[in-house]
Amino acid sequence: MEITKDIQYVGVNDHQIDLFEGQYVVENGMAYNSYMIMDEKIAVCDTVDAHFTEKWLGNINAVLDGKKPDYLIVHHMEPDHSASIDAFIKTFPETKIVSSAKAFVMMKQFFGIDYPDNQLVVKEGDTLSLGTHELTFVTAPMVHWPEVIVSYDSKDKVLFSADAFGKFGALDVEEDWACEARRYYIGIVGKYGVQVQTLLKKAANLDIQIICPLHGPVLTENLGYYLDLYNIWSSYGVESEGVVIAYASIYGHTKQAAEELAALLEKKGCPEVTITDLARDDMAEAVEDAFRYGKLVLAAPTYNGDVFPFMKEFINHLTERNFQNRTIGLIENGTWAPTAARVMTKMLEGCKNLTFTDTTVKILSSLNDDSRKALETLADELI
Ligand SMILES: Cc1cc2nc3c(=O)[nH]c(=O)nc-3n(C[C@H](O)[C@H](O)[C@H](O)COP(=O)(O)O)c2cc1C
Repeated sequence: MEITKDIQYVGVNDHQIDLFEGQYVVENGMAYNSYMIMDEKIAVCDTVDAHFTEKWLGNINAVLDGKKPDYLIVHHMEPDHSASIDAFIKTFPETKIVSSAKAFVMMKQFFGIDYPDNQLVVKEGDTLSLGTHELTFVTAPMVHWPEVIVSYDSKDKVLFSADAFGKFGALDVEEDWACEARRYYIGIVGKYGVQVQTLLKKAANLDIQIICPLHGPVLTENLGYYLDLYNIWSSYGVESEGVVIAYASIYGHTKQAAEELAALLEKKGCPEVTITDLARDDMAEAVEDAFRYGKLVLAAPTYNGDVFPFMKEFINHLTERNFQNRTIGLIENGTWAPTAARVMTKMLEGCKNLTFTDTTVKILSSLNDDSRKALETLADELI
């Protein structure tokens, strides 16, 4: 696949994967992107997951057409992009590996060798001339690993963005970009909003016309749309007005309260109401929604003097990703000594800029007139 006259796509689609990074369901598979810049010198950008080494080397050889690559640029050392480095160097032993100093430390850790004869270490602002194309390297520490670099090709105005601007999903499946890019970003990069903001500021100084990420489609049009979304996500801003109701329930009474609240909010004209069962629905999608919308209601039963496990897991996912700037409502249930609301509040206490509603709905086993009235008050507060 041609990206520009000189840049070719040589990545692979993975439809065998069950869980990406050991936890994310990827119904439409995954793409491990790799690119080749064909100039006086030839550069290959990043390798692919170990299951696809042979296919990837085949893609490279087809483009090389008998020539030899001069450089392998390693933007990121996560194994889905780096696992084929060793096979590449065995195939093309004269290639220089261009990467950050930290990446070579990681190569030693992953492969037992840091390729001393092939090393070309780059740091912020270094350039590499391929002939007519010149790459400038920009460090992007903790987006979302410490060794990450991105590179900018001033000739074709391409940003090789590493995992930034990536998404779940193989490239041979058509699907909406934002939904799976948001789930990917919040899940995997979400904790590092400050670092992504730093990268966006550096990128603002470049004339970028094409973004080549390590996952998902190459972005060629309307780049402002993607950059705006990245700005919202990385500044923990509200992307969409609405309320997310995340619930867990053992016998169904908390679920009923969540559903009644959703109906009340819809009746009262809430622009968007999303309801999710934390035990059954995709946890990563629930986390994504919590970061997308401005208001979040947590509804859970008390469990052994604590809160029901799926809610605990959900809140841990939020706090681990620097959840902030949101309005929170709580619904707790318990039969003899309810503690769920207290536990949930405590779990969120380190989060910045959360506003809790005045009303916390307290259910004793099942909804009654008092708790239904509280649900109505909570709905009014959230509107
Ligand atoms: C294993 C287990 C432990 C529980 N621990 C508590 C508890 O510590 N305090 C309490 O008030 N209720 C406790 N409950 C009761 C539930 O929180 C309560 O019945 C609640 O109404 C269930 O809501 P649901 O209908 O949405 O599942 C426990 C229930 C189970 C199954």
